[in-house]
Amino acid sequence: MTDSSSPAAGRGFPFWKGHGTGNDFVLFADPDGTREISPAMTAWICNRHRGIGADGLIRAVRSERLPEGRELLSFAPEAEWFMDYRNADGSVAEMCGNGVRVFVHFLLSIGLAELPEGSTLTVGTRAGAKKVTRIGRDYEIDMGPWRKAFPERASEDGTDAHVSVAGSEPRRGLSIDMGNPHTVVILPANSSLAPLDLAREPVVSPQPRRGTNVEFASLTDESDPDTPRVITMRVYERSVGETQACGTGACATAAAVRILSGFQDDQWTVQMPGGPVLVRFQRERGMGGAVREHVFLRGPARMVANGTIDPEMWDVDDASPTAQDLLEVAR
Ligand SMILES: N[C@@H](CCC[C@H](N)C(=O)O)C(=O)O
Repeated sequence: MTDSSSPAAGRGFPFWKGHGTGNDFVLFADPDGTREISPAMTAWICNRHRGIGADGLIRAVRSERLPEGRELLSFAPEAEWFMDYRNADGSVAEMCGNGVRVFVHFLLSIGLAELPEGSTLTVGTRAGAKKVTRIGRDYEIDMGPWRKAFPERASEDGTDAHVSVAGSEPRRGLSIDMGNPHTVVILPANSSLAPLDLAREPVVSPQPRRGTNVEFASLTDESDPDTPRVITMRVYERSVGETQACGTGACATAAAVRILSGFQDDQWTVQMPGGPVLVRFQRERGMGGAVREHVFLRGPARMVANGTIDPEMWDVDDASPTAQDLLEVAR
C-alpha cells in the first residue's frame, strides 16, 4: 500500500490523474484530512496552462475525519472513504457521477480499498452515501433518487426554465436535482448539437440560487430495438465550462427525456463527446419502506498518470500571484 499522505520528495505532494469518459480529475489521498486545499490552490491545480489541468479535484479522506463524513457515517457506517469534490474554479460541489467512478478506481489503484468483480463499495459524498459495483472494467453507481427541482414552476409542457446560449433564442428547460443541480434542454429528435456555442455559460432563467449545470440533449432514432435508446448530450458544467462528459448530467438528461418525450424506457445510453454511459432506472425500497425510483450510472474509469506537485506550486497561496496569474485562476 502506498503511504500517499506523506510528501514524496521534500515538500512535494503526490497526485494522480484520472478520467471517466473524458471528464478528468486530479486526485490525491489525504486519509487523515490534514491537507485541506484552498479554492485558489484548487483552481491553480486544475488550470490547463499553469497547473496540471482538470475539470475537478478529488481528495480521498476518511469519512470520520470530516464533519459531513461523520454525519453520513451515522446512517452508512460502511462508507469508510469520502469523496471531497471541488470544481475547477475551486468551488465545492455536492456530487460528481464520473468522479465517483474514478474515485473508486483510484482507491483500488493505490491499495486503499478492495473491490472484487461484482461486489459493492459504499463511498461518502456531500449528496449522501453511494453504492458502487464493479462490473468488468466498468463501475455502476446507485446515484439514489432523482427529483424535479422546481415542480411548482412547471408549465403546461412540463418545463420550468428558459435557457439561452450565445446567439440563439431562449429554449425551454427542465430542472432536475441529482444531489447537484441540472437544467436540461431537449432539442428535437436527431438534432445536431455541434452548432451550440458552449464557449460561454448559458443563461438560465429564473437564475438558480446555487447555479446549475446545463445539458443539451437530443433523442436519436438510430437505436436498435434490442439495445437501450440513445440520447446525445453536451454539457456546460457549473464552475467549470464545457466538459467532455458529466455523469450526474447524463442521469438528469435521461430523467428529463423520460418525462418530456413520453418514452418510459428504464434503460438509456447517453452519448457524450467523451463517450457513452448507461443510465437505468429502478424502483428501490428506502429505509422507511417507501418505494422511490433510483438512477444507476454505469461507465468506465481510468487512471492516466501520477506525479508530484512541486513545493513551489504548493505555496501558491503565499506567493503573491501576479495579475496575469489571477486572471488565469478566474477562468
Ligand atoms: N462532472 C460531474 C459533475 C461535477 C460537479 C458539477 N460541475 C457541479 O458543480 O455540480 C459529473 O460527472 O457528475
